[in-house]
Amino acid sequence: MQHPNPNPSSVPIPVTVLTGFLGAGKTTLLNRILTTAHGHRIAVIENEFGPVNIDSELLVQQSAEVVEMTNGCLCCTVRGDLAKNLVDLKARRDTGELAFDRIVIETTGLADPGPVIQTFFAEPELADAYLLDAVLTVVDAIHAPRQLDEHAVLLKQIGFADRLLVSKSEGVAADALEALRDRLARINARAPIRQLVAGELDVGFLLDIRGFNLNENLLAEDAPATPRFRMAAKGGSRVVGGSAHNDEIGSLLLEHAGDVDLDRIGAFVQGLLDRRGDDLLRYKGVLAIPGQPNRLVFQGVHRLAGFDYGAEWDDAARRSRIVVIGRRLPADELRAGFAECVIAAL
Ligand SMILES: Nc1nc2c(ncn2[C@@H]2O[C@H](COP(=O)(O)OP(=O)(O)OP(=O)(O)O)[C@@H](O)[C@H]2O)c(=O)[nH]1
Repeated sequence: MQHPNPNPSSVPIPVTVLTGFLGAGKTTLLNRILTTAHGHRIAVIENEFGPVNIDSELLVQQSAEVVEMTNGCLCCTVRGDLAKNLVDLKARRDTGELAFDRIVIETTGLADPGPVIQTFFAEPELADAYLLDAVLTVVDAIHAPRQLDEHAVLLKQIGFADRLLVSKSEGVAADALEALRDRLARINARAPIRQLVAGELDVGFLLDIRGFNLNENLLAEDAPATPRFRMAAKGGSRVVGGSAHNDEIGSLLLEHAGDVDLDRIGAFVQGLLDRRGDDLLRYKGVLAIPGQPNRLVFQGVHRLAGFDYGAEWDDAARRSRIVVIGRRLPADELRAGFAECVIAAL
């Protein structure tokens, strides 16, 4: 017998996007999530190239529902289908046909997570029904160093991430692992990095992250304490720390120990979105505005940005910080533009 959900529409359903390059270990991780006793009822959307969805056959059938999306990649041809599937899942949940309280979408290894993320903000029906919780990116410790050099989409998968999960690290030498962690932190200074260890799963690290909410945590709580940002020198770019890699996606922190002018920073951010929106993966700012006791928080993906006033500064030292993760960031230009917005201490 089907029991209608007592309050079907009021609470948005959290959605996790699980991404990572081909063979990184996405399905392996998803299976572990599905078989761990955490009390969450999870519906799964599986996307795979080709007419037959092998991944869904590899999945343990522990979830409320597995929706297979084949013959195309979520980030391009079947994006409309994703929206339809999400609307359909919600309707079936509302009637009591399905019982689940969150969704995990496993993308193909070749998917750019950007369009998948944008779907949740661009479709009004989805924006009300669903809450995009986080992007989890699995990184293959053995193959990632080479894949990063050869496949730009992996850089995007890392750049969009709220969590970076390193698989297959058992057989990798400690110094190689450290080099990979350094490289990941330069590409995405926001996301904490953890190794996946067989038999261990910290569900609290993976679910209910609220990576897309407007809150004052500029860097995820256990992101590297001193994020290593990629710096660009005049006439080109270079990586501080002597790394041989010059990945085209990197992170930049703009920081001022005080307030910024609201009009100027608004124009600065708008100009950045207008000119470089396609190259911006994720960005987030927490700003102190003169005369305003609350933090101004904004964040976005490409050109989709939201802002709001958050918690009060109270006794905390007022400061203004913006983290940008993007492709070929013109660091000097951005620093100069930001510098024009700051209000010098008296
Ligand atoms: N040694 C080791 N092998 C792993 C680990 N995680 C996954 N694998 C293996 O890597 C292979 C690929 O894992 P999958 O989970 O299918 O990877 P995927 O990212 O879902 O792959 P695609 O859907 O094809 O892109 C399988 O043989 C897994 O058993 C790990 O942490 N250590």
